[in-house]
Amino acid sequence: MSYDGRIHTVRIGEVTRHLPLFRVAPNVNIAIFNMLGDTEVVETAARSLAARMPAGADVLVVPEVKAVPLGHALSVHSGLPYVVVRKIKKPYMANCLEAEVTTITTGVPQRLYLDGKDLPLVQGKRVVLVDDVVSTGSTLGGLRALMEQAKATVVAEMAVFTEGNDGDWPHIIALGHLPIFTDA
Ligand SMILES: O=P(O)(O)OC[C@H]1O[C@H](OP(=O)(O)OP(=O)(O)O)[C@H](O)[C@@H]1O
Ligand SMILES: Nc1ncnc2[nH]cnc12
Repeated sequence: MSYDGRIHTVRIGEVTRHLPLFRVAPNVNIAIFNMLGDTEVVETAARSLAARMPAGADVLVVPEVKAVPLGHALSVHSGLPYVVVRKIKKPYMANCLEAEVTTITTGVPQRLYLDGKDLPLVQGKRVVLVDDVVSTGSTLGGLRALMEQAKATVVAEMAVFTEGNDGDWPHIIALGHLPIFTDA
């Protein structure tokens, strides 16, 4: 992956950010949205998504790592607990549920792990899947596979941005859309 020299400007509520375009494959460039350390964006996005939270949800499920602060802030604003699905199985994690994903930014298969200690939080519950960006949908698919294994019901899927063809993700509760760019 390499910076291609261009930027794409987005607005999240009242906040403006200039996203750098990175080439992820020949003639495929994406505007990298990285909320880590950006309290203003995390808070604005979380407030807007909390306002659109479906009634009756029990728990939020978020993949590591860039979406973790959003999961935390959304938990505060919605009053719902949240579970972080990990991408590395640490020695302190046991009885994990697992699924494989290949995201547009990483391009190689990775595994998602739901720690056994978090299973009671989602088992038989009504869950909301939360991510920062939904692009190929691989991560979302992996989260859904974990929820199926956990016998949880996915009642909504939320993201700050969808990405790719506008209209590919009509059911996702999102605050905006990122195009995919061709080479300069
Ligand atoms: O729809 P997809 O193609 O699956 O892409 C979406 C995922 O890609 C990014 O994660 P990334 O792989 O960059 O991992 P990171 O957050 O750990 O950096 C992003 O945070 C989403 O979780
Ligand atoms: N535009 C983007 N920025 C950050 N992570 C992403 N994952 C998929 N698309 C992304």
